[in-house]
Amino acid sequence: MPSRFLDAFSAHPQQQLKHPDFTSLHELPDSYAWNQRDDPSPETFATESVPLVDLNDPNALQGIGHACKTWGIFQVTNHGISTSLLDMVEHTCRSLFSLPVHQKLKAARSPDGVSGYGFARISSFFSKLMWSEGFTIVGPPDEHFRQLWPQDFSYHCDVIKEYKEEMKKLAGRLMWLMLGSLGIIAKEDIKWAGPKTDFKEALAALQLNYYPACPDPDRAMGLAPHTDSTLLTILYQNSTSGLQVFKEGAGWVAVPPVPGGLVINVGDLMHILSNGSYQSVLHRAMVNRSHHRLSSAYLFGPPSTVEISPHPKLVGPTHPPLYRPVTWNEYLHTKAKHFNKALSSVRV
Ligand SMILES: C=C1C[C@]23C[C@H]1CC[C@H]2[C@@]12CCC[C@@](C)(C(=O)O1)[C@H]2[C@@H]3C(=O)O
Ligand SMILES: O=C(O)CCC(=O)C(=O)O
Ligand SMILES: [Fe+2]
Repeated sequence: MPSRFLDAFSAHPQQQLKHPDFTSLHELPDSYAWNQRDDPSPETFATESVPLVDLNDPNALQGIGHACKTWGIFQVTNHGISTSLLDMVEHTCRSLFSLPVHQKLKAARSPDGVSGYGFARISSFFSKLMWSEGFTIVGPPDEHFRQLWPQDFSYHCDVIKEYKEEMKKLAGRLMWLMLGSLGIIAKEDIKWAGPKTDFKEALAALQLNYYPACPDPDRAMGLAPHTDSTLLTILYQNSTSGLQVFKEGAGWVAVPPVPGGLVINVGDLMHILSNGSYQSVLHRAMVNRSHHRLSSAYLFGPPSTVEISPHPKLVGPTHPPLYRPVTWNEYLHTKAKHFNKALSSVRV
């Protein structure tokens, strides 16, 4: 992984927070009690639901285009990722987060680093703590995994490496479907997709999330509302629901787990590339009183020094570019500094 990608975080070191042992908390400490009025809108019982696309369906391209324009998120089935691989990833997550706190802290994310165990990067923008633990993987997981599991780290490394390879292939396929729906179909149109149009040089981060069962779920927040700074994100969630997305006019809408399904969401860079056609979706994770929840997000983006700008095919006299060119590295810097105002700060 080129160091430039990591630079984004060294400029904005994250304050080290103390990790609790969630299992020892039988009441919600005040530091975890969120004021629900912080929400962009009160909770509503939405009648709409996030689109579901079967990737084997000949109309998948249209379905995806429509979902990206209206929702910025959809679920997919028949995506080609085997259930056994998803089960193995879930098992690795479970094994990781159930390690004793002192063991997990051996692989703690350093204040200016990106990989390792800790609170979500966005924590510093909120006065309350989130009811979750995270583990971020950028580049090979070996070093951190050796610290976590001195005996069987190589098994877990293999699982994560295979998962990242499979996710990269799926992300490439989804990129062409999303772009195709905007009329961007030729490989010359996206030069950095590489000679085999397989996005081989693309970068990605893997974020493993664990949301323990919570004694007071209505006042807690698993992961605060945010958009991803990616082109697209592929999210696997276990059978416990918790993910919600914000939709204009509908409020917060739950994204229930679909057996064997994956959640795909549009990130900020795709919003820029599509010149605003595709929405990067605001989402959050809620917690549950009796069940813990696991999720893994594959955060997919371009090579760190490639400039992303509104695609020339989508720009014209009546459609001026809405954003200036920005590299992923630069955008992550902006996000680390301005958080939810990052997108508007690159608007022309
Ligand atoms: C490549 C990425 C994308 C990051 C930063 C870096 C590594 C970890 C990602 C996340 C994962 C959790 C939500 C988020 C908002 C966070 O706090 O860390 C993401 C953030 C972003 O999408 O901006
Ligand atoms: O756990 C979830 O459902 C959401 C995770 C997420 O948004 C992220 O890791 O970026
Ligand atoms: Fe996210």
